[in-house]
Amino acid sequence: MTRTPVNVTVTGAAGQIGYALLFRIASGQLLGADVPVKLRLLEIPQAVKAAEGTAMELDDCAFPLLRGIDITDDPNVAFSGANVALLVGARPRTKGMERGDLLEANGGIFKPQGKAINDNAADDIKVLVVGNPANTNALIARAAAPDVPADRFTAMTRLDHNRAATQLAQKLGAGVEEVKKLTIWGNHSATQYPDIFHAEVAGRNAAEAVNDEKWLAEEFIPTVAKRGAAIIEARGASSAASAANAAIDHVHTWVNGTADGDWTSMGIVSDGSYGVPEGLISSFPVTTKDGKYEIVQGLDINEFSRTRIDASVKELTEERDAVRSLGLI
Ligand SMILES: NC(=O)c1ccc[n+]([C@@H]2O[C@H](COP(=O)([O-])OP(=O)(O)OC[C@H]3O[C@@H](n4cnc5c(N)ncnc54)[C@H](O)[C@@H]3O)[C@@H](O)[C@H]2O)c1
Ligand SMILES: O=C(O)C[C@H](O)C(=O)O
Repeated sequence: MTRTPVNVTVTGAAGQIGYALLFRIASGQLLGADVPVKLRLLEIPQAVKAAEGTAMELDDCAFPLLRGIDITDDPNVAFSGANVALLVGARPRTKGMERGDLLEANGGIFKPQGKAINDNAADDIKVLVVGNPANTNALIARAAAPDVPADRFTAMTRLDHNRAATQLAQKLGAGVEEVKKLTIWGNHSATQYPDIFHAEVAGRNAAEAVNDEKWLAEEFIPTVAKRGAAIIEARGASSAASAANAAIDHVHTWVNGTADGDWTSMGIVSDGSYGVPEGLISSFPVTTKDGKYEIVQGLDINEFSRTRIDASVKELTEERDAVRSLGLI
């Protein structure tokens, strides 16, 4: 194998998502079974030792595609020459913390990381923000990277997309692979809107196949939108393996393309489509090809969907205004 390795930077590498993610990247599941990778792990100083332990385990797997691991607490080093950056490390909300405090604390992480990406990453850098609040953290990082094309900054709603696919498949007694054209709109938060009106299950329109607006409004949407909280309640910790899996799916689809007749959901910088204000990082239906994505255009948005998309976009607008007033963008 003579291919030049792809530099993949992972922040928060010693955390629980990091632990579920790194082995899959190193085994070729992120980019492809023929793509060698070099890992750059960014952690805070107190967690560098733990990241070193994970690196020892990565070495012990003898992955043929893994061509090196660097560990650092310096964002400029971590993003030097990065082709793919997975921004996982974030400040969780702790007791007594107001929303503004959370946004400010994360601004202190994502602003310098955005600048470090701007100054050091490779020209083809692709960024996925996983750390919450993911859409607004991506907005902050993007604003700090004016030399990087805006479409390289994305936020993860693929976990929500995957959750919706399973809920829908289970309702209709179908396989998840038979579910196509689902959309997550808006924010990765409880206001997100999982939309089945354009989805297909085994070739049939999903909303028609379900034919149960009560289930849609009172079960499906809340189950998907509040799944993160339900997992925290059950596990005592937020989703990790499924989040890592979604990060793998997001980047793999971005790089390798969506299947014909299907699309995926990604948090991306809005171009104003579907009435989402330009510049907000909001989830849309997208197709991907040759490492680029495009918003699926021309979908009919009914009243039921419009109200819910608008509510999530309103929340994103409020988060944007809050980080703007904190001077973070
Ligand atoms: N978008 C999604 O679908 C989704 C899903 C699940 C979790 N998440 C979010 O992902 C984030 C990580 O979750 P986790 O379970 O791995 O958390 P975790 O607390 O186990 O790990 C976070 C890691 O980030 C590190 N970190 C903190 N600040 C950092 C910085 N400035 N630079 C580098 N590393 C830093 C911490 O030291 C820690 O090791 C959380 O914000 C969580 O809410 C998002
Ligand atoms: O970490 C969280 O708050 C939940 C997480 O974003 C999830 O959707 O599982």
